[in-house]
Amino acid sequence: MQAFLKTGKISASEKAGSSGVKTNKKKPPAPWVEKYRPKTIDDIVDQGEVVQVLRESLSGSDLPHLLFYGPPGTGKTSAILAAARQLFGDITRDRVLELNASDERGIQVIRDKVKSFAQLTVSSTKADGKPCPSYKLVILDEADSMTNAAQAALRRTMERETRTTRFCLICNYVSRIIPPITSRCSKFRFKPLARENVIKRLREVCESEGVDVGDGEVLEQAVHTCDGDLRRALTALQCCQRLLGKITAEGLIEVTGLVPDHLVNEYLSVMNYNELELFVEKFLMDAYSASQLLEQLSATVVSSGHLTNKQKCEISEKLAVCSHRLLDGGAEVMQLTDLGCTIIMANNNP
Ligand SMILES: Nc1ncnc2c1ncn2[C@@H]1O[C@H](COP(=O)(O)OP(=O)(O)OP(=O)(O)O)[C@@H](O)[C@H]1O
Repeated sequence: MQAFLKTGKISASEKAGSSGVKTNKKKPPAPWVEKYRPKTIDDIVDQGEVVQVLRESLSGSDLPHLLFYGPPGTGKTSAILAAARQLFGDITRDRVLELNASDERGIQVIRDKVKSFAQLTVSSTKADGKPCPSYKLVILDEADSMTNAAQAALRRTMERETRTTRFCLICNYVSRIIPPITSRCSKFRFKPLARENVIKRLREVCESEGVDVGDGEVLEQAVHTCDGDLRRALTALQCCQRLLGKITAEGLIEVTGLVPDHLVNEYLSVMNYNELELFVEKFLMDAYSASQLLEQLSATVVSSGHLTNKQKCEISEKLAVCSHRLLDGGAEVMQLTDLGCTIIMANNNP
């Protein structure tokens, strides 16, 4: 470490341990999101429609080009990876090309890598003689970050190689995919997972890990923090367990950076400028995030039973402006104060 601080490089002896003797380092635990990634399509929670189509293609029907879209952590990547494993078994590596946003996916990659993979001819049996589909599968994760030119090149490759290759495009925002591609794919919208299904899955994972999560309050908190995103919930639980040694509702709030509900409500009920100033000062001193407060506030305002429609409109309008300014680098104190003034006026003039 000392040498690293001096030279910025890790020396060979440090890599092997300072005495040159092999160190017996414990492997870090696998992330739960990977360890519990569905192995088969039947392990996919919710998303009945797409599971049905994938099940049919496993039992022999042709697989269309697919476009999976929807919010993060709802099973899009897991579904196609599980289906690929079931379709191709131990030759999955040869039959599947998976590219995500961290790979270069400009027009050249589509022309070279995707096209040459698509043009490989393959047989319809596996090494053990068992039948398998005679096509290959190209998975393009985060397809909405591809340029329009790359998408246009992809469209031509899809057309030309459709006999030998199926494409599965995965994205969060379907509106960023060009129409000639969307019209060539069967589109499936992945919905945020139902609350009870998230709880059930989280409980299964915690039981397999031998982690106690008590009667339900903790898992309720995990669901509250994840908004239908199972990846986020699993990551939060594992972080909490590793950092704090146990999983508690307060621990989850801590590791996810959420603002406690009582602070959101306190901000929403400020009645005068002095209260507001004190709140903002303490809030920022305690190192909470202003953007996080605004995000949670938005949900609270929309679902509030005691604000009038007029109050909701006024607060929401200013909330949108302040969120945008924060994204543009506006000072947190200014934005929280500005929005707080609108809240004061709305609270005093219902
Ligand atoms: N429907 C689901 N059924 C079972 N597990 C799920 C489901 N959705 C998410 N998960 C869990 O969350 C992890 C992340 O899921 P996955 O990568 O499939 O999400 P995604 O929808 O592709 O997200 P992104 O849009 O961010 O790529 C998985 O490893 C799995 O543990």
